[in-house]
Amino acid sequence: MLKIAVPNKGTLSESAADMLREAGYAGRRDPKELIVADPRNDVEFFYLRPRDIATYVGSGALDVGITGRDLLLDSHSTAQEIKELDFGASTFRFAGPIGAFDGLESLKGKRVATSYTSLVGDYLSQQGVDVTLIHLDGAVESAVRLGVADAVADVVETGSTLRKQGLEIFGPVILQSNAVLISTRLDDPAIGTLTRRLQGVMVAHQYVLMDYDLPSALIDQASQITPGFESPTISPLRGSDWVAVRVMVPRHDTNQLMDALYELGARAILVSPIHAARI
Ligand SMILES: Nc1ncnc2c1ncn2[C@@H]1O[C@H](COP(=O)(O)OP(=O)(O)OP(=O)(O)O)[C@@H](O)[C@H]1O
Ligand SMILES: O=P(O)(O)OC[C@H]1O[C@H](OP(=O)(O)OP(=O)(O)O)[C@H](O)[C@@H]1O
Ligand SMILES: [Mg+2]
Repeated sequence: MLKIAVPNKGTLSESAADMLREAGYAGRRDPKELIVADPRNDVEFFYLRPRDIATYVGSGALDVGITGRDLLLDSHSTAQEIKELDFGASTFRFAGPIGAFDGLESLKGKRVATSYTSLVGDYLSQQGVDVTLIHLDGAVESAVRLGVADAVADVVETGSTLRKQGLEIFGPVILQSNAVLISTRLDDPAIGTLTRRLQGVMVAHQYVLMDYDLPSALIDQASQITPGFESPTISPLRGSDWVAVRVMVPRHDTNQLMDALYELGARAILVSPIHAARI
């Protein structure tokens, strides 16, 4: 039975649970549950703090897990990223009082507060910048105002937490993070099945099915507008020189594509969601 680590709390937990449910797995009924068995899919879920997931997976106690790339790198775990997932996007940045810092060099000898001491320490030593790191558990943006640090390094999503504390971003992007699937057992077939299911959910999020009718003389032009994943499925329409086309298109482009197809001469253009996919 495949043992899967899932975030029990925090920013990643709800999206991870939604994604696994869409992929056909059992979830928690009570947010206090720590272990959920899913015998139908031959898996068992362990609800853990996202920061601890890389440690459990790296040690081999659990087979695979969902966590953040930043947390994986901070943990120094031997687990590896096997798939980027489509949630939990953030950047990891330095910030300081407005106008106080100008690039990495200006950090030399300063105190930098962070909850990700290894990640930030590794990055700064690669860049040859020596600082004093101050480890804090969270709310690190308050460390400057309270005089515990000169600058911070933290997760930034919208930037509103920084702004409220009178801080601004400076220096290069330390890391682009995302939720990721991690494991040490890269060729386990059961992990392959899980990965394909999650990939299928992401395809269902990103693509829709488009059907339209078209004079057959326009197939080549229409195929340039909607080339599809591999190529469009084209079926004859009985008793006419029109064809029916079925093709996957990126959800984000749906309306522009419908406009372009209509202008070309397509009619009866229909869009429907994809509930699941195995590509
Ligand atoms: N706005 C955000 N705030 C915090 N973490 C975020 C955000 N967006 C994405 N993440 C990602 O979520 C992970 C952090 O999750 P974690 O549960 O440790 O912290 P949290 O969501 O801030 O919860 P907590 O309240 O326990 O601090 C990291 O991988 C981080 O990159
Ligand atoms: O750029 P923003 O959209 O403002 O989001 C980023 C902030 O959100 C998180 O804080 P959280 O509320 O999780 O508190 P924490 O620092 O105690 O973890 C993160 O640590 C940043 O502080
Ligand atoms: Mg947090």
